[in-house]
Amino acid sequence: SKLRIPPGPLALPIIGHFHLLQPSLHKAVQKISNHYGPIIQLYLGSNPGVFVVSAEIAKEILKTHEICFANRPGNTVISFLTYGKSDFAFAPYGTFWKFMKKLCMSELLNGRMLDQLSPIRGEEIKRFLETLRKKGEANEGVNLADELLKLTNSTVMRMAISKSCFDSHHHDEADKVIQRVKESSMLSAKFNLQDHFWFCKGFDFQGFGKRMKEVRGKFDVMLEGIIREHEEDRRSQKSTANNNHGAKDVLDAILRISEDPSSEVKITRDNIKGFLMDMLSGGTDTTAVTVEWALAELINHPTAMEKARKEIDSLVTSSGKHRIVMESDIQKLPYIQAIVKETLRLHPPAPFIMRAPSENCTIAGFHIPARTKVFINVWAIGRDPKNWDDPLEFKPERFLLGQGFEVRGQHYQLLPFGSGRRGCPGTSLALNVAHTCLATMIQCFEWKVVGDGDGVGGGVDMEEGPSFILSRAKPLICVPKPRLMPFPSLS
Ligand code: HEM
Repeated sequence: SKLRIPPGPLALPIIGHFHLLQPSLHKAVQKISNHYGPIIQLYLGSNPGVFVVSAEIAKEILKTHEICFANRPGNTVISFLTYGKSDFAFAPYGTFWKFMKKLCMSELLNGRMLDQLSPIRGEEIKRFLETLRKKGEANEGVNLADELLKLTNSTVMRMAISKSCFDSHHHDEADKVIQRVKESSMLSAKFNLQDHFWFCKGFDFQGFGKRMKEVRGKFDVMLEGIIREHEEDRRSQKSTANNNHGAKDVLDAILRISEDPSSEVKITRDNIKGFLMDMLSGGTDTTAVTVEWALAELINHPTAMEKARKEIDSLVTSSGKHRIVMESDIQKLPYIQAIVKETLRLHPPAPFIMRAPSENCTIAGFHIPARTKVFINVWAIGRDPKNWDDPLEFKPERFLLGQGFEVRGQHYQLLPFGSGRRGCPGTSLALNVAHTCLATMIQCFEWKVVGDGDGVGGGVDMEEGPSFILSRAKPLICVPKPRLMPFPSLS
């Protein structure tokens, strides 16, 4: 009773603070913390959760107490869908997780693998631009949420399992992947009584058990099929290369390791399926919504759009050719990089970093018991006036002048990809795709919003949707008017 617990408003019996946390958790937590301070405790039904809204306290958790906070809390649905946390993203911090992390950094998502698979990303972007061009020439609106998701899905699928949404042989399968990923992320984000009220434990009042089994069952059949195909390919030596340095895709690389009797950790079938699920669900809509928010901001800030276009045009024409901007150009496009950072500051696709301490600890002078769910509100930290001048303004220039923050977890004011050993292993892939995709969209098209925008002053409405990943409330629908004449051949 002498231990200090983080402050918070009075909790109601049974529901705790649920009534204060609607409709948007990250906004509600920011509002409550304005009153109670940067670390607060709120009851999600019967269970306490600790919410952090300060860069300093985020640093204390993610750096000073990094090992203690190296676990991630889950829920009933996540545990079931990840084969009992057999995946990588929810695996407990231990031998398997460390092995997979090493594998990601040295093989699966490292610079060499990204370079090797860069032609795939180039092809997918060209295909995406071609779709936009056709729509633009027919003066038709494009639903960018859908098209960007197809692009990122296809890119990750081709890198992970060599299948594409647009490939006629795999079209059905790719559609199924998109569908399965949508179903599982919707189910994970749903409010499950069993997770929040002790007296509901063991009772499936909402029918989640049945839906979980259906979703995982369908995912399982699909992943089994893909893995078996790859295994057969490997056996019949069809695979382009079966050695350390030439796996045809991420699944091929991971199968090789799982078949290696000298491997220090035995990778099971469930581990492989879990990892594929992590890639397909963690690496697709996050990147797609980043590009959609960035374009929406640029449409509302025409001066920034013009500046970005000039930067790209002068780089491309300096090479003496009329060509589409490429991944290898991004290093020389600081303003494009600043736009993506500013977008991730204001619209982080994952508004919370979720961790749980493995033992009792003290954070900011408050006692946090082992296994408490701790939520770092990245969205609120990115808008905190203590960290940022004009925090609600979209100003990419802030990253060119003085405030030169990076997004890879070394600056706690800006944590879109988390930080430390549990930070996002897909950061480089996500940034490659987001930068290149956005730059080509700016370079190749003028953007006309369908219905002239319905936000304040006729601009694009910037309201957020209610989902797990911070997407837009309404998809961005625009007519892309080709601006490069003649439009470069994309065949
Ligand atoms: C804009 C795009 C993306 C954003 C904003 C994002 C954000 C995040 C965040 C905030 C975390 C938690 C970090 C932490 O706890 O410190 C995370 C973890 C993770 N992300 Fe990403 N991510 C993106 C793209 C990707 C991609 C492209 C992949 C792979 C294809 C990926 C795979 C993962 C995995 C496997 C984890 C779990 C890592 C672990 O638990 O050790 N993400 N991501």
